[in-house]
Amino acid sequence: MDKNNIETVGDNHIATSVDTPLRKNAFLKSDDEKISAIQHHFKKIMEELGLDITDDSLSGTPYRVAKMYVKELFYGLDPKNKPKLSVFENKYAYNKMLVEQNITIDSSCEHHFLPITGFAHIAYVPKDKVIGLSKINRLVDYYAHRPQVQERLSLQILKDLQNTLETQDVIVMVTAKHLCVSSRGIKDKNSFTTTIEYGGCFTNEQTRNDFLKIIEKTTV
Ligand SMILES: Nc1nc2c(ncn2[C@@H]2O[C@H](COP(=O)(O)OP(=O)(O)OP(=O)(O)O)[C@@H](O)[C@H]2O)c(=O)[nH]1
Ligand SMILES: [Zn+2]
Repeated sequence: MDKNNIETVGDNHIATSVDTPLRKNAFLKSDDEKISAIQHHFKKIMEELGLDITDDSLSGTPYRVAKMYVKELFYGLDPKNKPKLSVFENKYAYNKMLVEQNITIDSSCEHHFLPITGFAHIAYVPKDKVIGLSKINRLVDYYAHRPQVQERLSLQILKDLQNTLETQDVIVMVTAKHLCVSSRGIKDKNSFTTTIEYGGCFTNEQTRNDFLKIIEKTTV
């Protein structure tokens, strides 16, 4: 691919759909088969960099990295790893805002494969269904563990919660630092990125402001 094509791909990321771009055959191989293939390729990368792979500190790295990619950093690519989201009938008829804040974000930037770290703050107004609190954190963790851009991460969490909770009244705010901005390239250590996606009642400015006021309080 020449430089122009790379730049076209780079510029396109803002317009990508809510779905992570996946190959049709993405899940034909088992995890172990993927680990074995990635191990082989990563060994080649290390050798191209000039590293002596027979050194006892380096010899296990290709397998370690391959396992980390498939089982840890990118486990959220595979739908079989999606957490079961227990939803309950809203028996208490709670119909105000429920806020789950300071949810840890550990993700990876899909342009550089470097960490994105920060927090998600999520609120919804229940209709007929309520969700187990921890399931919101688990859902964030699942979508974060893919190569991501922050915009898509926010949208994937929003859309899933709207479907699961059968309401549009959901807001997702993500505040995160991108190592590709802080530790390479421009190397800006201080900047961070905020994305907000919402629907339903959160299109109302006052409702959105109520949410923002609550999340200003960062401790309990
Ligand atoms: N919109 C968006 N951009 C991101 C995200 N993560 C990384 N990027 C940006 O993706 C862009 C990729 O641009 P390129 O010019 O192709 O890559 P690059 O040459 O490494 O760019 P520099 O980081 O400016 O050195 C960079 O500006 C990154 O900061 C994200 O979550 N959302
Ligand atoms: Zn990046």
